[in-house]
Amino acid sequence: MASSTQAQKLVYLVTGGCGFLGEHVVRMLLQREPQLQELRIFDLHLGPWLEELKTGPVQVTAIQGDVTQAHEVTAAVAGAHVVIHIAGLVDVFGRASPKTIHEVNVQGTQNVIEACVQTGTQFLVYTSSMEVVGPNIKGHPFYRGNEDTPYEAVHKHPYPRSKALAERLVLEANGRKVHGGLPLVTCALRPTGIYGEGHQIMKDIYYQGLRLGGRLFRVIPTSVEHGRVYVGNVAWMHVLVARELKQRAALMGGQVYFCYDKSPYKSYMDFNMEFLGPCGLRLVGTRPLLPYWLLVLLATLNALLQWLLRPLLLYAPLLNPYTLAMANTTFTVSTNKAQRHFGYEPLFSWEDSRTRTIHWVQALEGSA
Ligand SMILES: NC(=O)C1=CN([C@@H]2O[C@H](COP(=O)(O)OP(=O)(O)OC[C@H]3O[C@@H](n4cnc5c(N)ncnc54)[C@H](O)[C@@H]3O)[C@@H](O)[C@H]2O)C=CC1
Ligand SMILES: CC(C)CCC[C@@H](C)[C@H]1CC[C@H]2[C@@H]3[C@H](O)CC4=CC(=O)CC[C@]4(C)[C@H]3CC[C@]12C
Repeated sequence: MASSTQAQKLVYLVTGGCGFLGEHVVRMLLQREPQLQELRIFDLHLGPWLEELKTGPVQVTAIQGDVTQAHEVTAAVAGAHVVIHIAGLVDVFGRASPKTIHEVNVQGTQNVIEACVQTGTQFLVYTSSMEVVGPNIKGHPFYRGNEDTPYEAVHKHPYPRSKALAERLVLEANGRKVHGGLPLVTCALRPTGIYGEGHQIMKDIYYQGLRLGGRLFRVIPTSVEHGRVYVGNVAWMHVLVARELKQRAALMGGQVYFCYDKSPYKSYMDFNMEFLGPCGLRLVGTRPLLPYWLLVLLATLNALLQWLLRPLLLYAPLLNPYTLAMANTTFTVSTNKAQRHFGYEPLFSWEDSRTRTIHWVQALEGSA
């Protein structure tokens, strides 16, 4: 394997490159990484849009594969200079079993690390999540905190638990000798709630609003702040980290960075209304229309129904005890660590991010 610091033309591998964030990272790399020679996109489900990318100057290689299968991962990683590991099972609704979530998010990440070590790939960027920190189930607020803010992280839910375990594996692997004797350099990015073109939950909430006659109902107070970041800026941060990791290994290796931009601090629903409002939806109520105890009861009922119905069908509504705790607990970040360590500045202003997201919602099928 050629030393990546000397190589001018690099091979990148993006796992999960066909998902919501992955597609933005793939497109961003093609637009803004001049050192790119080959881009490998590894995903369980390959998107048809990949075809259009194959006509450009960079060699684009689509690999259908499963991160839980070590041999498939090793074959994809072999010869790559940089791996951006985004693939993951994002499930806070109880669609997948805790075992499957663990296999994909933890074992899959371990497979990626071992593949780097075995094949001599030196640089690994991992997409972690703010959820490795919180919110915790005790509802403690994390108010505009940074990477060093103390917080009691308690992981009971399979998704954040798996992300925290995987992140630890990645950080602990920093400095391991890869094939050829060079040290592995790793770091983890922790996005808050990502929004933007392609965001499935935003789409679901939009259609739900249309079904309810253009209305959504306030259930969470405006005072609760939920951290959000635009997908284009998260993608840009991945591109920069992957590039700078080679030049600043001593500083960045083994580090975690929250993903942030200038998106305003708002409650989950008030923030969504920044896009859904201009698309014709209205959020009814200046204060929550239901008392919190009733929401807790409904969320618990949903969890019970999910369990009872599981042998017959999958019942996975948005509201469950975990998502309620997420939406009802202040968790926002305020940091400049990425700026200090590798010169990150958001590529998209809040106005741009908002406009792009609104245009995407407006273009959805059946849009008002
Ligand atoms: N959506 C969000 O708000 C946030 C997401 N993240 C993290 O960002 C990453 C990407 O998330 P999204 O793009 O939102 O999710 P997504 O579900 O849209 O994308 C995940 C991709 O991984 C692929 N994948 C799943 N299992 C796989 C397997 N066994 N082998 C190979 N590929 C597999 C999927 O096919 C999909 O294309 C995840 O690791 C997630 O934990 C972190 C913070 C916030
Ligand atoms: C009806 C409820 C009261 C409101 C439901 C909203 C929830 C579906 C969402 C509230 C917070 C979201 C999560 C948060 O943005 C952080 C996340 C980070 C990740 O790594 C994955 C996605 C998510 C868990 C995100 C999922 C939807 C919410 C729980």
